Amino acid sequence: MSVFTPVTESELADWLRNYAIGRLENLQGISAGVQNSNFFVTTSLGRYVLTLFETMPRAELPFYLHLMAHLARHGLPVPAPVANRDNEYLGTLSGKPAVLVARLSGKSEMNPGAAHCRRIGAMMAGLHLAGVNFGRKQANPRNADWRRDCARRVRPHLSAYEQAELDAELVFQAGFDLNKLPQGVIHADLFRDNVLWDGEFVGGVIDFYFAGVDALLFDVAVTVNDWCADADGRLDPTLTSALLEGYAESRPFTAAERAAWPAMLRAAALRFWLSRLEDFHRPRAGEMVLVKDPGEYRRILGQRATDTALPALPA
Ligand SMILES: Nc1ncnc2c1ncn2[C@@H]1O[C@H](COP(=O)(O)OP(=O)(O)O)[C@@H](O)[C@H]1O
Ligand SMILES: N[C@@H](CCOP(=O)(O)O)C(=O)O
Repeated sequence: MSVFTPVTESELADWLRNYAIGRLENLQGISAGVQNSNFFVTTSLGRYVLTLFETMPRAELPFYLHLMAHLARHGLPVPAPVANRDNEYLGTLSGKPAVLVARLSGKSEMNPGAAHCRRIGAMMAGLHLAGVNFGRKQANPRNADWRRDCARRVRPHLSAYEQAELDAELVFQAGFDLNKLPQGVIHADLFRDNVLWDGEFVGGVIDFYFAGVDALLFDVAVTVNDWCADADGRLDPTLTSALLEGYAESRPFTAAERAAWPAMLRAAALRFWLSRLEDFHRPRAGEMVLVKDPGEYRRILGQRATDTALPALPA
C-alpha cells in the first residue's frame, strides 16, 4: 500500500457531509498497492474504499471512474464509484483528488489453480467485451511510448549487464507493432492482488488506475505473466492453457494475435520490469510505501525471451 498522504478522522468526517452514506465510524490506511493512498472507510451505512490520487493528472481520472461505473452496470464485480451530493464522483481531500468506491468482498488468491485461471480468463474477456461500448477513450498510460521513455529514465541506474539486456529488448520491441492487433479498453494490471475471490467466484476486480485503450492481447499477456508463472518465472502450461481457454470461450483469438503472442509476453514483462525499476531507483516519499522487486520481472522477461516452448494461444 501505500499511504503517501495521511487523512484524519475529523477531515474525513467533514468531507463525508457532502455524501449520502451516513456518518464515519472507522478509517484505516491500507498497506497494499503502490500508486495511490488507500483507506478502508466504514460509515453507518456501508463499507467503502477511499483513494487519494497522488500523481495522476486530475483530467485523466474521470475516464477510470466512469469506466468502473460502466463495467459495474454491465454486471461485472467492479467497485462502483460513489457520487457526492453535487452528483460528482471526484472530490478533493487533503489537497488531492479523491474518490470513494464500494468495498467489495473476498480476498486475493496468491496460489491459484487451473479453475481460478480459467475464471480469470473468462472475467478478462467479459471486461473486454463490456468495454466495447464504453464511450470514453484514453491511451494505456504504460504503453510502448511510456516504456521507451521510462527505459531512458532508469537506464543510468542499471549495471552494464542490465543495460545491455534492456537495450536488446528495446531493439526487439521496436520491430513489433501492437497497434495492428485488436484494440479496446484493457485493465492492464490484472495481477493476483487486484482480484478478490469470494469462494470459487470472483468477488471483485479492483485497481483500474492503469486502464486504457491498447491491444487487448497486452492485457492477456500481463495477466498470464502474473497468474501462470512458477517460482522461476516459467509459464505453467496447465495454468496458462486454462486461462487462455477461459478467455477464448468468450472472445476467440485472431491469427494475428496468435503470431504476436511470444513478443507480447515480452512487452508485458518489460512494462513491469521498468515500472518496478523506476519505483525502486526513484522512490516517492510516504508513510507506508511498498516497493515491489524489479528482479522478479527481469527474470520473467529473460525467461520469455529464451523459452522456445511457450504455451500457444488456442486456435
Ligand atoms: N474496492 C475495493 N474493495 C475491497 N478492497 C479494496 C478495494 N480497493 C482496494 N482494496 C484493497 O486495497 C489494496 C490496495 O488497492 P490498490 O488499488 O491495489 O492500490 P494502488 O492504487 O495503490 O495500487 C488492495 O490490495 C485491496 O486489499
Ligand atoms: N501490479 C504491479 C504494481 C501496480 O501496483 P498495484 O498495487 O496498483 O497493483 C506490479 O506488481 O508491479
